[in-house]
Amino acid sequence: MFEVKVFDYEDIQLIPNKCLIASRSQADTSVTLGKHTFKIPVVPANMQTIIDEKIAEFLAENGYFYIMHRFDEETRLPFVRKMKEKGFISSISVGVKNYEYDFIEELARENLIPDYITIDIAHGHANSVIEMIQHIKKHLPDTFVIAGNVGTPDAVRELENAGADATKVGIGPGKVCITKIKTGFGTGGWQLAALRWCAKAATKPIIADGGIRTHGDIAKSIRFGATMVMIGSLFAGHEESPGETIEKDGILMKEYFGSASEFQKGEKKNVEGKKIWVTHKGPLVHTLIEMEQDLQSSISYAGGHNLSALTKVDYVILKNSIYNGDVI
Ligand SMILES: NC(=O)C1=CN([C@@H]2O[C@H](COP(=O)(O)OP(=O)(O)OC[C@H]3O[C@@H](n4cnc5c(N)ncnc54)[C@H](OP(=O)(O)O)[C@@H]3O)[C@@H](O)[C@H]2O)C=CC1
Ligand SMILES: Nc1nc2c(ncn2[C@@H]2O[C@H](COP(=O)(O)O)[C@@H](O)[C@H]2O)c(=O)[nH]1
Repeated sequence: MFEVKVFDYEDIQLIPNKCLIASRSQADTSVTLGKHTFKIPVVPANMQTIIDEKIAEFLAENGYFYIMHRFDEETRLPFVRKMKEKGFISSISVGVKNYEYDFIEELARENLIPDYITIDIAHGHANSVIEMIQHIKKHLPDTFVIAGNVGTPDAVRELENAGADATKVGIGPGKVCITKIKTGFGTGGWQLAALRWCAKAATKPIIADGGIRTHGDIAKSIRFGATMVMIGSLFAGHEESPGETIEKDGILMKEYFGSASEFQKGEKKNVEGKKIWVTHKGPLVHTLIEMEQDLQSSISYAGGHNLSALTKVDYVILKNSIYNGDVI
């Protein structure tokens, strides 16, 4: 049996240090990834009910990182062109199927060099991802490549060695994920411990992906080795969020579905995601501001001035609830 100390976000509390700032507004939450610096170490998930072109533009214009999803394949090239014309960063996703190789070459031919490309597949520790990293680096050497998703140090090392500039860690901890139930595999229930395990092997940034349920979990992710976190559920259900809105017992709800769900795929084949309805949350900007303020508080409790203070704080393990209660 494999032995690793397992815990998840709800099992950990960070321990405060003496405060060094006079106001939380002095705490700097910015993070640098590649050639760009962003307001907070958070990126909304590259999923169809979380981001669309309008949200991407809003995020880019206001200093937030974004990753456009890959599910409207034909719109990706014009999207990169539009973002470049507007002077915004361009950040898209690709898969690993044959036509994606042609797409990368087309971007290079058109001299449309995305600032960031994320290789977005479920089981990222695979030759298909390694070959795609190498293909992107050959044709678009200046593009920052994020590869994933993975859940082991071996996978992080292999993708980094293949040329990935960052790896994305998280197999199955997502709110609309059913991978652990359908396959028995993944980091669902011990995502924070898996992050720590992977971060020890990493020499480049890690993006922790999935399982973030509270703003405090962002600080915990940074403590355990993430440079940035990818979040779906906390960004679902906003006024601007793509997807259907319904009224249930007088309460407005919005849909949030998995990228490997029947709703995304249009068929019941290799389904590893589900759809849920989340309460309407109001404008996206309110959540972004609240996240920034909560992180500023976290930095103050860490006894520092910026995110680096979070990487050194002590912590306690409160309990050990491996199973996080997700159901199909
Ligand atoms: N982070 C997570 O925990 C998870 C995320 N997802 C999300 O769902 C979306 C769809 O993912 P994915 O199905 O990978 O994308 P695709 O449907 O684009 O599949 C990518 C390629 O990988 C193959 N493939 C997929 N899964 C496996 C596997 N377990 N073993 C071997 N080959 C595999 C597929 O072939 P074939 O279909 O023929 O097997 C296909 O050729 C993505 O956005 C992904 O991020 C999905 C599950 C888990
Ligand atoms: N196993 C699956 N994981 C999925 C699917 N669609 C997206 N995802 C992953 O979830 C996170 C978001 O997690 P959250 O806890 O913040 O809501 C996302 O970034 C993907 O990595 C899916 O269908 N199945």
